[in-house]
Amino acid sequence: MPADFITTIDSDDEVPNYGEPSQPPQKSGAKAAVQNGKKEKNNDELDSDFEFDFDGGRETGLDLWGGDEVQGMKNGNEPINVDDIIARRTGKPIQAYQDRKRKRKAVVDDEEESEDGEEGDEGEDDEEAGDDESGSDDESADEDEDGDAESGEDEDAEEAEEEEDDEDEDDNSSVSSDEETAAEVARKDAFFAKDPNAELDPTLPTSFSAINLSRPLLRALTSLQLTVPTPIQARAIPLALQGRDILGSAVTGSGKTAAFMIPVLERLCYRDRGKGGQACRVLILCPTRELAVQCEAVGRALAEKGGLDVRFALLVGGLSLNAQAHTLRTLPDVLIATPGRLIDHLTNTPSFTLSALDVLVIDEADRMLEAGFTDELEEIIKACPRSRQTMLFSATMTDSVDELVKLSLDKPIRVFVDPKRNTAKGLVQEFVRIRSDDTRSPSLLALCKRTIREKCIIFFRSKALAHQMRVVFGLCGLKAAELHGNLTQEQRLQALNDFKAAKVDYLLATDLASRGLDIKGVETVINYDMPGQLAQYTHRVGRTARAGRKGRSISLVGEADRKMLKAAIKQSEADQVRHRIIPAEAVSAMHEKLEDLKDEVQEILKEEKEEKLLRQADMELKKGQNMVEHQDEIYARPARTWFQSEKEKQDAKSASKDAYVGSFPTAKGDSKTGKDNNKSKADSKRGKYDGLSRKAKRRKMAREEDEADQQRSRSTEMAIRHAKKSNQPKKISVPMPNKVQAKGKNGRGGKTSASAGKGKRKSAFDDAPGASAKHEGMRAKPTKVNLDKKGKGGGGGKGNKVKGKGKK
Ligand SMILES: Nc1ncnc2c1ncn2[C@@H]1O[C@H](COP(=O)(O)OP(=O)(O)OP(=O)(O)O)[C@@H](O)[C@H]1O
Repeated sequence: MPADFITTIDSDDEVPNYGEPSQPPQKSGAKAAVQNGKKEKNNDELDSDFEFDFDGGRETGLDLWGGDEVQGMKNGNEPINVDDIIARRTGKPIQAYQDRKRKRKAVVDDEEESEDGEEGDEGEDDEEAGDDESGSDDESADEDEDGDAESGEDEDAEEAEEEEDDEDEDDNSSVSSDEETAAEVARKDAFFAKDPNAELDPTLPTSFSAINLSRPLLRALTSLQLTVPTPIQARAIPLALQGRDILGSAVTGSGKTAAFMIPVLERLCYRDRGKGGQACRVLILCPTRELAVQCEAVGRALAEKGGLDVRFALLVGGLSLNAQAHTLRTLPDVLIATPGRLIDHLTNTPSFTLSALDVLVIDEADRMLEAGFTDELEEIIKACPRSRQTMLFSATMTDSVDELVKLSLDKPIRVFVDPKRNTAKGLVQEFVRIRSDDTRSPSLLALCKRTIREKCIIFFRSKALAHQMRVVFGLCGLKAAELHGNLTQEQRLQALNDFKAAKVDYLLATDLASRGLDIKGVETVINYDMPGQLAQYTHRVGRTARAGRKGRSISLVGEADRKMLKAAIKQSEADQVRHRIIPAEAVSAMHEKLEDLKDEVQEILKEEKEEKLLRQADMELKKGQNMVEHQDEIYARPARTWFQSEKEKQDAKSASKDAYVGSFPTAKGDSKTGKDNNKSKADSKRGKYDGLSRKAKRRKMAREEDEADQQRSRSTEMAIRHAKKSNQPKKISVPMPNKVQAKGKNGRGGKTSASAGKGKRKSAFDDAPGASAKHEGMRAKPTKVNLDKKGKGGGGGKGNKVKGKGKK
């Protein structure tokens, strides 16, 4: 996109315009303004007021984590709170900031009540003055608000030129990968089925009642004030009800969760409830614990409101294994899990199996297909019956046959809503140029001190950086919480809850929070640095402007991020993009301030580390005492096993990291790609005992023998399970068989599950041009399908892409 089309914001002091200068940002809780009273035909407008009743009897949002289930909080083993350290050291309790905020809010509320309508710069200045007043003496630097625009403009002109140059330079490179060869298109045509409903009737249902849902579910939707399905819901739900495999993709915040949850619950209404009918029918896989919790909350809200007798189980790390194992023994209908914990249960929880599974949903499926999750996903797929229905969803869903083949899909249907649109309509994307890395942190702080004062998620590429910044924010009087993998589960949830409840204004997060999280009222997303992959960028900025609301993202873009910047701009509409300039004086003042704080930050981090070490030592001591006191009992417990060895786990982890960081250029400008992967492959080919001391070698061999023993006992257990299979409950039925076919015109006709009966399904490749292997379903022999990239022939072939390496 030529640079002239990019609007420049000369100063960072204007009222957030969210793309519509005349329209003030929506206050949370305010009625969504339906633009000009018009409703778009494709149902793109969501009721931005709608929110699932996550609380459902709970006091606060995600409180289901609390209580006995949370680990690591007992016996006074509370996590360390840097705010306490900061307060202790500075003598300025953070509480003071909360009081200031409350005062500010009261002032703003008063102003709103007096109906002066305009929310201009003055309001913001007042807020800042209030901030300074009760703040510390070091805030004068943040005051210089005027006179920035000019220097900004000069800079802007210069940058615009440079951006144009850059555009020419890279034009051919980054884009070409989007184009598909004819062979790829042919392979996709062969792999995917066409949407029969769309062929019969391309118009989408305009209400849930037009989708043939049962009464309880309609009741649930009505009581949640959900009346109009979003486009992804309108297209995916009827297909899902017919039992079809689905690949669903729609922009972030467009209601994909309900798009799979509604048909899942609907199908469960028809399950066999007779004796022996109880079973784990549905598995929903999510990449992060927080997302799993959220997904469960949506399911529960729908089930409770509809009075459905459906039981859920949340299987995620960080919560008590025993409590989950106990729940599993009661055969809950829906399992919502992260892959690691699910495999743990599959391996170690006696009698738990997925053999009666009817539906597998993979949320954020493109992420789950990435390196790092592949082995786990394979293991899970192996444990699921082939006759299941599979649904994959993501805002950045891949339709690459190579990636999908390992999931053994059965003639999946692509439901890609508005595939050209990657970001939400209400999102304005701003980019700030960072000329040298020294100015990145000062720029962020200047931005937060002056302009973005609340409801903001800031993404960082590393946990350490997010943590360090939290200390800096604390020292600067900015109320922030952090969310990343170095925290205990309790801390992670606390951070989320604090942010949701507006107890903190900023959530400093890693990409752990980039996918799926639906936090109402997030106004701004800041990218402290650009992520390594475009998909990551899309998900990060998708935490705002959800469900028809407006929002903005601000990305700090350094030299190394230019490619990503270009890609981000390219996937956006021209009127969504802005160029923001933070006044140089504000940045340099902040720079000085940060220099002053440097030692203090180090001291705090050191103090925190020491405190951590002390607690760790304390814990070790307690652990030792326990071991001595309860030795017999502890050794009597069966050892837990894991399907991968430590090394395999480590390899998967680093592969995941490489893939996720993607082609992010290193400082030298080259990218982390092929070379590293080749290296790690070469590493994994080395002898398995290479480099180990004799003692370590002996220990490893012993461990392997143990594992082999356990494997044998698992095989016996498997044999028993197989024997039990004959007694398995019947499959849940597809709710609208012939009735739907008869309906025809309504669009929900076409091939019903009856005709697409799992046992009788034709092969995904039956329709392939030149396919000779008749009725060789993907499920039956996925490895024999010829996936030759050149698209020659359709019969058998070598291409065994399913299993990479042998496992113990
Ligand atoms: N039919 C509907 N009408 C109005 N609001 C809806 C509807 N369906 C879902 N929503 C709301 O839309 C918001 C976003 O939904 P959801 O989290 O499922 O989005 P998503 O598409 O999964 O996003 P992401 O790609 O980020 O995971 C939620 O707050 C939800 O309550």
